[in-house]
Amino acid sequence: MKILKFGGTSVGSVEALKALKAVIKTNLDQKEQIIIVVSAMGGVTNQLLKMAENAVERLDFSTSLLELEKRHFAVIKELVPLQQQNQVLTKLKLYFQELEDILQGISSLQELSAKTKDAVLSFGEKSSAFMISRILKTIHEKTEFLDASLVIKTDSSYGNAKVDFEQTNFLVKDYFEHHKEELVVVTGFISSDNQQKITTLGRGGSDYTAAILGAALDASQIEIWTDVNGMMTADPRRVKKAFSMEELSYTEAMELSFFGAKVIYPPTMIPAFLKKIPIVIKNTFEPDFEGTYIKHDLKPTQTIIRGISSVDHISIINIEGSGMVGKAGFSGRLFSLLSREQVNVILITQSSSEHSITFAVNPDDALKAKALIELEFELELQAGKLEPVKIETNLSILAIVGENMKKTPGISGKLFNALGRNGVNVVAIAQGSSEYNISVIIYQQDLSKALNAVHDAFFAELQKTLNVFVVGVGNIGTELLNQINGHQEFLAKNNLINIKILGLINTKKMLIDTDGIDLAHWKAALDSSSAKANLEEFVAQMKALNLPNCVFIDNTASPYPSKFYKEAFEANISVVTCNKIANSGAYSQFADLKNTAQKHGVDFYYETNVGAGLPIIKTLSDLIVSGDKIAKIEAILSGTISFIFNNFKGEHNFHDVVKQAQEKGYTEPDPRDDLGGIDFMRKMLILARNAGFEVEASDVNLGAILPQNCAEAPNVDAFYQELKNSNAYFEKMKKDAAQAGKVLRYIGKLENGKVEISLQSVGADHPFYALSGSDNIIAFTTDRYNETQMVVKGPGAGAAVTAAGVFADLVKVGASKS
Ligand SMILES: NC(=O)C1=CN([C@@H]2O[C@H](COP(=O)(O)OP(=O)(O)OC[C@H]3O[C@@H](n4cnc5c(N)ncnc54)[C@H](O)[C@@H]3O)[C@@H](O)[C@H]2O)C=CC1
Ligand SMILES: N[C@@H](CC=O)C(=O)O
Ligand code: NA
Repeated sequence: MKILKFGGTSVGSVEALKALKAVIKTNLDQKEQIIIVVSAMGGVTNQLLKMAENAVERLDFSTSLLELEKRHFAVIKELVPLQQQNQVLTKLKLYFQELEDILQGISSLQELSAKTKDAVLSFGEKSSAFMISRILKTIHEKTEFLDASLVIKTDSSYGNAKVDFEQTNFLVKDYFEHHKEELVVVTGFISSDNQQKITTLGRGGSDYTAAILGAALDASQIEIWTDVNGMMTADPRRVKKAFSMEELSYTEAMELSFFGAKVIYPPTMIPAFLKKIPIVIKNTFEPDFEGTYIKHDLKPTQTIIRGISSVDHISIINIEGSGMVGKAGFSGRLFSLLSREQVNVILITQSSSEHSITFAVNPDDALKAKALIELEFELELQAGKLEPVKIETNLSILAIVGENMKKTPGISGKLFNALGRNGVNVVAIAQGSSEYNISVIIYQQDLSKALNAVHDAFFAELQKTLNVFVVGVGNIGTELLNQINGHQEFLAKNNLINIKILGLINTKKMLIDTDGIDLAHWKAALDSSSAKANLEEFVAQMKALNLPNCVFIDNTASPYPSKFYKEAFEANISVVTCNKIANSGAYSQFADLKNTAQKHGVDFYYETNVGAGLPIIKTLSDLIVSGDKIAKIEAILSGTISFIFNNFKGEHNFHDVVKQAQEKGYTEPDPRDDLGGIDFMRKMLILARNAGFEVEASDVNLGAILPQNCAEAPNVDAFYQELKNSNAYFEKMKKDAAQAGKVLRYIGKLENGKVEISLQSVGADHPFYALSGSDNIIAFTTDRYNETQMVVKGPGAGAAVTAAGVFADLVKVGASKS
């Protein structure tokens, strides 16, 4: 036999009741006996309470009463067959008349006791259960209505009565012994005391009714039918990736619902728990969903935590002062005061110095709690032994929950890492000694970000989302977006990474879409965006969204975006850039950016600053972190110049080869940066700095390739013209080298912290002689690589290899940390 309990939303409308009916029909077909427990129609309990409160104030309650009646009658007219409608309407009319009499009484006496309140509230369940029993007659003729106050007996603590299990179990068994054939619809929430007065079962009352019946009757299962797919791993309104838990232990359900998860109220499930009756949370509106099982003997799980619960709004109260230190009774006095005055304390932390206690309460209770404390501890406050009581508002609680956490080290590290690297400030921390729950108090504005970051960190089998903002969609930027688009599926499947491009900007337009920009059509979307480019605004919006795992990518050659890197780090946003400007400006700027990123626990990746996609920065960094010392670096770091010298042969003239390099996407947006050596110099500076040397651009000895007229050309067109004009100069260069059996190479060297770049003719004996295409080559001489150098070689320019390097950097963001 099974108990099926339907909550307020599952009985709250015609649509809901149709769905309920379908569920019952399916169950009846399975032939196992079922008992149905129902709550009042959604919202009715609160409405009844309000009516009673109005009555005591002699305010109007009749309008509300009429509404209540209408709401039930509308359902009856829709779902009960015409011939039977009268009987149901009459019964409900009687209920509402009785209710009206009670409300009148409250109004005349201007008195509302807990006892009367329970009587008022009982009409919600009585009306809905009776009505539903008659609706179900259409699918099962023998359907009965049971007012649970006839079988569930309690003491007289109105509002939160204690069950007398001996009497109750007897009465329940007896009743159902005589109603084996019937489909019984039972009122949830209500019960009665020994004077036959109505009592109620407190918070989670209808769940409790189901558990009491289930335990008394040894049910095979208790099903809680609601309007969501069971218990979720986090609040689904805030975490899109939250998913339904298949199963969880009783303790976990308890911890999860202690905060937040309002799906059930497990303390009321104790009778069922003691008898090891599984509790299943099901969705009335999605009956095919398997349900979340709360039970003993769980399958082993892959994840350390079961879920994350949260409370959106809390306030904390902080008490500190010398008066508390070593005073054994202090917290006892404080918390019994609060409990006596019905202030619900959600969480407590105390510093080990005993100098302060912080506790969380509902914001509505904060002022009351403060006033109570001020009264109780008046003397201590006056004597200065306690500091003035402080309230902090606009806070939330986030708690990770799971039995597997017990005795597993590293969990809080993971939690705080996820919070820290996303810039979530933790105001207070509490861990129950049970180790099933670690709770943190954070600012409300960070809650969504924190929940998503923590969810990503713990549910590693889920995808991690990188929230990306891209500046610059030219040669490299366009290729990058195309590569991401083509590789999304692979990354999702193999690396569990989901790259979401939320913002794009070039010099003309910008586009921000929090749902993610469709990469198949990004260009059209950006071109048709109504927002004119405004990088400051773009960055401001990126920051305001306060997203976890957020990345700012700079694919421009402009100095402007680099002005925002620091701001991004300070907002816990990582930066990936192929733009060399930030790292090759003043050394102090380079150092400041690196420090700021480190301080905020975010990443700053710029592998493509040197040798495009070739692993050069990474290789250098690996050498340094493992304790090696760089003695010398010799390198060819201009793909453009390599290409030029490798193709400036035979009939080809210099001007045309440079044009070709530009067309192939090897050059900087302004090719004068390549031919003038500035691009090479930037790369050498970045290399030297990453090798640990404090070098400035003015320290670099930069040899020229170009004759003066070309070097001084005022713009790109003039530059190309000057290349033509200087044809003879370049032809001579070519001829001289060829005659000597040599090739031209533009070579950089870092030795003893000194950087020089020079144009050289090298012979076949030189290791850089045999270079082809746009290849770069970097030879590291170090303490460990001294007889033979470590060499990295390959194409060092071009959109495909550069974008791939940026892409790889992007995928690396956060990889080592969460
Ligand atoms: N071509 C290559 O092989 C390699 C290039 N790089 C670097 O890649 C970067 C980009 O190069 P390309 O794609 O060739 O340049 P590009 O000129 O084709 O594209 C630059 C993009 O940035 C946008 N942009 C420029 N200034 C902007 C601003 N202030 N605000 C917003 N958007 C702005 C432009 O509208 C354009 O979309 C450069 O820094 C370059 O040094 C790095 C390694 C290799
Ligand atoms: N223009 C650069 C591209 C890489 O930074 C080059 O030619 O090497
Ligand atoms: Na590189």
